[in-house]
Amino acid sequence: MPVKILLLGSGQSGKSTILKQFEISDVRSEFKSSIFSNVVAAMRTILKMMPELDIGLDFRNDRYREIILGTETMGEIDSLSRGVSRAIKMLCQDPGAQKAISYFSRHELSNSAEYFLYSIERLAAENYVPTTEDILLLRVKTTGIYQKEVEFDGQTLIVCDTGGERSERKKWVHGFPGTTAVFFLVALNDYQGTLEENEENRMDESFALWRDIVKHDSLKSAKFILLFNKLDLFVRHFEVDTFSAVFPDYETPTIPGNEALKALTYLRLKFLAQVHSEREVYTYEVSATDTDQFRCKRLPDYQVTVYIATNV
Ligand SMILES: Nc1nc2c(ncn2[C@@H]2O[C@H](COP(=O)(O)OP(=O)(O)OP(=O)(O)O)[C@@H](O)[C@H]2O)c(=O)[nH]1
Ligand SMILES: [Mg+2]
Repeated sequence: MPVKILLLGSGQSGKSTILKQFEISDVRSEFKSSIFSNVVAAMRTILKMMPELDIGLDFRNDRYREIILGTETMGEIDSLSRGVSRAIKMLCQDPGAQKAISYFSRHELSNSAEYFLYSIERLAAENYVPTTEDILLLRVKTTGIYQKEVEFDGQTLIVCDTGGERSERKKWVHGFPGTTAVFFLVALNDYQGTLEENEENRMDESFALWRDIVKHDSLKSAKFILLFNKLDLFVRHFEVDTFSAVFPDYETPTIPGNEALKALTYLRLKFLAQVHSEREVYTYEVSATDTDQFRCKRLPDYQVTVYIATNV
């Protein structure tokens, strides 16, 4: 029987990034057009958001805004024209746009937009080939269930990636049969944002989802691996006040230092408290985009080999 890993978790928690870690090889060029459409779409969203944030653009850059707003991003873009890449480059030098890019990356949780926008010259080069980092940072929303067979450490794994946006989750049950292990992903920086779908806090949503999934009857015989993802962002941008506001029962540490790690311990206990005593759950903190951080490790009593970040 092949080992089947089911990737579950809310939207943008990092499921597809984990899958990419398994499969990146000679398919780099296939990601190119998605990267192009991502970078143009990110700039369009930022330009449209600026008036709402009351941030202005230097009037000399108005013509570049027109170029970007006039560029279609539905579907894939095969190449970046010189006009579009120059417009993005110029806009990225505009102080107002820079402020909006920074805001967008922190609060809208599309954390990769900043990375791609400021890499525009490299992306626009004629001989551009996506790097591993580009591929891992690329955000493409998953729809349906995408199943991929990978050879890993002498084992055949079937990795099933699912869509985490609300409308996608009703399809998850179709992936349940035959699951050996569930990797449930929680984006650690979710406490800082609200859902695209409504105003609910993203971490609350993720927690409720975990509570339902971990006791789901159809996954009774599956092993559970709870992956707290986006550790890099969590540590870099940790805001203790926002965290305490989202979790009123969180006791703010009186001794300063290691705030993010203390909050992590709180989250781990909160999530594990939902698990019935007979179910064993492994938890790890990871940055799914960090290739160096991933180590191949065989978990005791598990028939699966997983990439796990071992250094927290
Ligand atoms: N900085 C950072 N970014 C991450 C990490 N994991 C994922 N991302 C980024 O977060 C975005 C969303 O990741 P995905 O893997 O597409 O999320 P998903 O769970 O598959 O999302 P859906 O398909 O909508 O359910 C991508 O731009 C990733 O590059 C991480 O550990 N650190
Ligand atoms: Mg996905």
